[in-house]
Amino acid sequence: MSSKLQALNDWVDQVANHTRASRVHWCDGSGDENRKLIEAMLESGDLEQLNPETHPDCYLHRSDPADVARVEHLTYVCTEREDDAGPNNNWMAPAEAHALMNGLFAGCMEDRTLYVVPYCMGPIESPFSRCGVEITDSPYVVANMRLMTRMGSDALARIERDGRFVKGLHSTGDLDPDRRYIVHFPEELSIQSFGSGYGGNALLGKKCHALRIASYQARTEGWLAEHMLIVGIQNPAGEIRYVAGAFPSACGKTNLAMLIPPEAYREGGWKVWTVGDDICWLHPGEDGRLWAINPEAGFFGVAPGTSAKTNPNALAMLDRETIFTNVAVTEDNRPWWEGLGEGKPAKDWRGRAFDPKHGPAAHPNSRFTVSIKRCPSYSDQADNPDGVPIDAIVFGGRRASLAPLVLEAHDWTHGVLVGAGMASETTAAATGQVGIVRRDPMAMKPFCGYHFADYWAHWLDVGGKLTRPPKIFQVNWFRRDAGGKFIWPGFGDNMRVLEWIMARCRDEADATDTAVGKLPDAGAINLEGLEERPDMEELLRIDPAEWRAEIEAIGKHLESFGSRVPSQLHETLGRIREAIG
Ligand SMILES: Nc1nc2c(ncn2[C@@H]2O[C@H](COP(=O)(O)OP(=O)(O)OP(=O)(O)O)[C@@H](O)[C@H]2O)c(=O)[nH]1
Ligand SMILES: O=C([O-])CC(=O)C(=O)O
Ligand SMILES: [Mn+2]
Repeated sequence: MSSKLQALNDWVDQVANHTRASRVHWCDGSGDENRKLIEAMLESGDLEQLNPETHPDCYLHRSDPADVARVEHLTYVCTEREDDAGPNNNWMAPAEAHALMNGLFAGCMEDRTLYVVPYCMGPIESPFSRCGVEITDSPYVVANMRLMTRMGSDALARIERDGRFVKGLHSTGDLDPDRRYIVHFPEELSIQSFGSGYGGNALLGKKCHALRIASYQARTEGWLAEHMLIVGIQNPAGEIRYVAGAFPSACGKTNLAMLIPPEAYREGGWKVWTVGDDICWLHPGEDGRLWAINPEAGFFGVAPGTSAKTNPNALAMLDRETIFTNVAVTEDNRPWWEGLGEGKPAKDWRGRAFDPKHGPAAHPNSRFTVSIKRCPSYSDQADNPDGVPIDAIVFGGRRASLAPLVLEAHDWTHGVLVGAGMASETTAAATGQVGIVRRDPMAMKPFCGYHFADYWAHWLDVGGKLTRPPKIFQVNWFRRDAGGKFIWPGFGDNMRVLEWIMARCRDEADATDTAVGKLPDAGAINLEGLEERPDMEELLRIDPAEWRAEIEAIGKHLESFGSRVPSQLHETLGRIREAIG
């Protein structure tokens, strides 16, 4: 054992003693190891085999019915000073949090195997990648981490080279919601999660490391860790330009990342390449541009609504080597969810005979876990250690009214204000009420590991280092008509909006300047091939009265973050307030 791994080894020993784990298994990430884990989970009932003829190597996991989404009210950022966590986070003093978690973890792995999961967030050879080790007692977490990250021997070798890693400790505990905590110690680069086996609560490489801890590190190191998809748009001339997009949970990142352009575009030579669907690490490059890597290696995607019509790329991946969580199954044991568009559910997500009286067959936050390499639109740049250069940043959310289909920020500072003021209707991705409009700055409300005001200041700083900053846009696929129907067709047709965005980035499209940003004329979005013309005037309408109220609301929202909010944001908002009259 090299001295650099000694620290890791000591930590594993100490945790194994404290949790009284009955066995310790160091994961190498191999196919053989995975097969053994799967077999054991089939035996224990943690997994069920799906139809091997239609879905080879696909499994269903049913989580505890009270453990189906991230728990934001039980998620803490534990900095020495409360102010550093900011009003956007729950805070606990580190000493108190350690005492609480030590109590919960004591003896919790008796009769369980402790898995040591070394992982690398980002391409193994990238200078921008960061490693971590998750200790967990959940084989389901191990199998998911293997798909979601570069997990195993290669990551361990890099940890040995780097000599540093984020320490993540996880136990499903007894799943008692009263003994459930997800706590982060950004100053110690460590995470402790107890009492949940679900998604962002338990796969510690994802939201806990790649967003909360990484955003904190990124601030001191001069980069950004964001809740963004990364997509490459290839035009008929064969040039590929990259877009990064922040949308709150269950608001369309995975779908935009895998978009298939409408037929007229495909025939014209447009193509879309997937680099990432959830998390993006952005670094200012020597060329004055912003460069992006996807720290993840797989998708943990929302199942409901995924169909051959809405997201054929996703559907094409999901018939092998996929773990499904909380979906329904058909009579012949194929996975099923609302919006799939074919087949019928026989058993619901809890394994009961399907009865519409019990609600939807698949849980609204049911998910699939699959390697990004299975994606038909997988970009060969996704593994590039340098990342890809970003031309446009897109902020989006669910807004039934107010927000137009697309709007371009006047400049970087205005773009940061657009991001800081973002709001969206809540979804099933977190426990709590669904459909309430809440402010979700940069789609990072649940994920920023420090004070939002400092985060906005950092965004302004990073912009100041760029000589060729991306243009910043706001989009809204979710505007509704008086009858409550979405006006914009969405999904593949979002390409029409991306085309305008790309043209703006090349100075090849006009825009009308308004107080709130630059807008396309109703005729500027290409609608060729659409069966029905959407009401473009309504989609692009700026209602001054509604916007006046919005600006007041954004002003109050900024004020709630106190004196640390950069004055440029207040000034920019003030100018918009004056211009709108
Ligand atoms: N109407 C409409 N619905 C969409 C569109 N894009 C995505 N959706 C639906 O929104 C839901 C969530 O979409 P995803 O793409 O999985 O969202 P996400 O942002 O990746 O979600 P997380 O994984 O939770 O971060 C799914 O049910 C989609 O079918 C769109 O353009 N229009
Ligand atoms: O973290 C999770 O559980 C799923 C996810 O991507 C999100 O909620 O944004
Ligand atoms: Mn997400």
